Amino acid sequence: MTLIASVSLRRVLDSRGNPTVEADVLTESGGFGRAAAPSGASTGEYEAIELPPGEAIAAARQHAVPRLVDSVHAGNQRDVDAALHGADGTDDFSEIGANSAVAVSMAAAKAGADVLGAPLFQHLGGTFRDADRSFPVPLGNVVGGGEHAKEATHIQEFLAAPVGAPSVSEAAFANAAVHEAVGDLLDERGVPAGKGDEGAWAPGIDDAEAFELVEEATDRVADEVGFEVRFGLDVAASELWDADAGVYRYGDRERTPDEQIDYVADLVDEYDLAYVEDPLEEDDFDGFAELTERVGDRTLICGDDLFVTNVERLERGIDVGAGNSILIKPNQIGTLSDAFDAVELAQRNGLDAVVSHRSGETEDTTIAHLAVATDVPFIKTGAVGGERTAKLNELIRIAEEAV
Ligand SMILES: C=C(OP(=O)(O)O)C(=O)O
Ligand SMILES: [Mg+2]
Repeated sequence: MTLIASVSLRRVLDSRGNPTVEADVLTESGGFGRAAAPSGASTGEYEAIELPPGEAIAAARQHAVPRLVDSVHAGNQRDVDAALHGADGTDDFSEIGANSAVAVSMAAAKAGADVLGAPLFQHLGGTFRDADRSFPVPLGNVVGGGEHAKEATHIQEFLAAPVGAPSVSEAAFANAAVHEAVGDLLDERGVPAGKGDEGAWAPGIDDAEAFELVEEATDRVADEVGFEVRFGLDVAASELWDADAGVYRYGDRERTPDEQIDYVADLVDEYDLAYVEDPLEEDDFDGFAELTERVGDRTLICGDDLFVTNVERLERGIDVGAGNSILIKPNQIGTLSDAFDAVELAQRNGLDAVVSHRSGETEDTTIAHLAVATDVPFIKTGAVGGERTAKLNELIRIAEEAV
């Protein structure tokens, strides 16, 4: 019933106004799935290759579509993703593009779910998934800079983390309230601020002031809602790293790798950070291990550019104790099967997986279902902005069984 009858691909707009790949998968029984690839700005060096969308679409039409149509069942995700790998023939999707691959992979999953009449999270995660009992806590970007907003903070993301929220809905609204509170505090101080690529405020303030603001905003909202609201960071340290000089550059301020570890460890304790992503550059497995040894008992040290959702890099990290958490971005690796493998390897080894959006997004909601299907503790998907709230609203619907 889920035999793939057609796959079509097109260029659509992402949230930055750039073109991205959208795929439609139709099965012989009329099951339908549509999905679009997101796109990063602070991309890791070891990510699967995103091709210009026109090229990716042409290559997928030539190599992947003929292998899928009338041959592969959308309901068998491993077969779909094996066909995509077979059509590509490289180990980084540089032939058909990880953007085409991930769009087809996700669209096929949705078509498979459609035929079964099951919500996508249940098709992917099994019938015992219950989003009401354990839901992923959304991490909401409330202040940001780095590659997502020039002339703002050096640290890329300050993320509200409503860890005590009793429901995903209350968590999502708490993040929106923190975002609003930060806006009010900036206003009171007469600091003008536009928004970065993920909807976070992007004021021209230094990182120290951003810590102070976000702490005040999360405390204020925690008092209002009556549950614990902490915060976390995506340092995106590879973007600050000057490999020639061997230092992290925060504007005029430099930090050696040892100073960077001390700095982040102090931040964890001073602000009781719930989560720290990419505190060190993407090749520093040993630095990640040292920081994890120091503060990993009280916060998540998460590898994004370090692991790029790749099981080989994750295995290397597990061997040396680099991080206690992995960020999962399906387009970093190209298929849902590969993303699942990374989650499962992490969970088998006691690491937490955190599912994530990209800075360039669409209204696609697959990651909300992926987060519930894999039972992860956190999903990083912004606080405000239509392409961000699309995922949050889908999580609210999933919790209510209204998808
Ligand atoms: C979401 C992120 O940004 P981008 O999509 O630009 O890599 C990130 O670095 O975690
Ligand atoms: Mg990151």
